Amino acid sequence: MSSEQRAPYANSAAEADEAPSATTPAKIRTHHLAQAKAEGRRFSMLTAYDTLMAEVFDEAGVETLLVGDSAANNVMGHATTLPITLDEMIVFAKSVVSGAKRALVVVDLPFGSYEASVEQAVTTGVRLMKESGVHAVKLEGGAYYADHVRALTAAGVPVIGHIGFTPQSEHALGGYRVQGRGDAAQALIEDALALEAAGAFCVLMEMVPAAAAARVDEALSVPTIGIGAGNATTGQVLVWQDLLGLRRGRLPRFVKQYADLRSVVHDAVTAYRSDVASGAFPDTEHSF
Ligand SMILES: Nc1nc(=O)c2c([nH]1)NC[C@@H]1CN(c3ccc(C(=O)N[C@@H](CCC(=O)O)C(=O)O)cc3)CN21
Ligand SMILES: CC(C)C(=O)C(=O)O
Ligand SMILES: [Mg+2]
Repeated sequence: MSSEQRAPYANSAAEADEAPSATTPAKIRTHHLAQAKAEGRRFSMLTAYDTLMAEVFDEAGVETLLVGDSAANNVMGHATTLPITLDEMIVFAKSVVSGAKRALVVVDLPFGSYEASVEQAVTTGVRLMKESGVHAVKLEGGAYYADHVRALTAAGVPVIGHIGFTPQSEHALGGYRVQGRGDAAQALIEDALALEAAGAFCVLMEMVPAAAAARVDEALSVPTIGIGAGNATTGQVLVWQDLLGLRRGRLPRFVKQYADLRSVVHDAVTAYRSDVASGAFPDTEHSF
């Protein structure tokens, strides 16, 4: 059966527009994401790095928030995700947890904080949960990290496995490239199955052909999340500054821009500066 015929996820129009209500869970937990897949419903994930944006996304009904190591690029101004540290991730994670009432909050294990050993991964995962209050972690890698995932899960740290294009391995992969084309689709499926067998409650795929992602979703019992992975994954994720048009420059093909925050902010700040220069602000209404 082809992925086109399968149409595994079919939220009704009414369901798709539904805001969180009394009938939806007060707190999204990992089993609610499993339930979404079982019932053929899609869910959303969005990155968040601070309290107020986390509040807005949570109020809009976004089911899961990702404290991505993409904070390295989108908050700290680094060229890649590689330099961000565990201590820095904890600051962002705490901020997001403070703003999220309902959403499941997931944090990325940053580059260098889990690869060396199973022990290092558990120490890092436990520290993130203890110090920031996140509900789950995500790590980049497939079958090679199955033992890490098994140990984290056993320690009470729910894990999302991230496969396909894994930005922390940009230099090993030879740049920002689609993964899992042609024969490589089989390896992608095997990585996903190994992560699931090790206890991952979800598998995220970045920049893989839609047909390959559909095969992975079909092969797995656990839900999947896609970014540049087509429409047959259980959930979708985007970086919020991409979704809302805050970031300058050419956007990856997988981004759909839903707002133009950069010009909204630019125009507002320009008006403020002009009012300060002219003396129009502050007026008596804004003075004591
Ligand atoms: N703002 C932002 N958005 C992201 O999606 C993101 C980050 N930052 N930082 C960490 C990683 C890096 N990611 C990226 C960034 C750029 C492309 C990109 O330019 N892709 C091109 C080339 C694809 C190809 O040639 O195969 C594209 O057109 O999609 C992909 C993934 C995803 N993550
Ligand atoms: C792009 C998403 C999946 C991510 O890992 C991040 O934002 O760090
Ligand atoms: Mg990441």
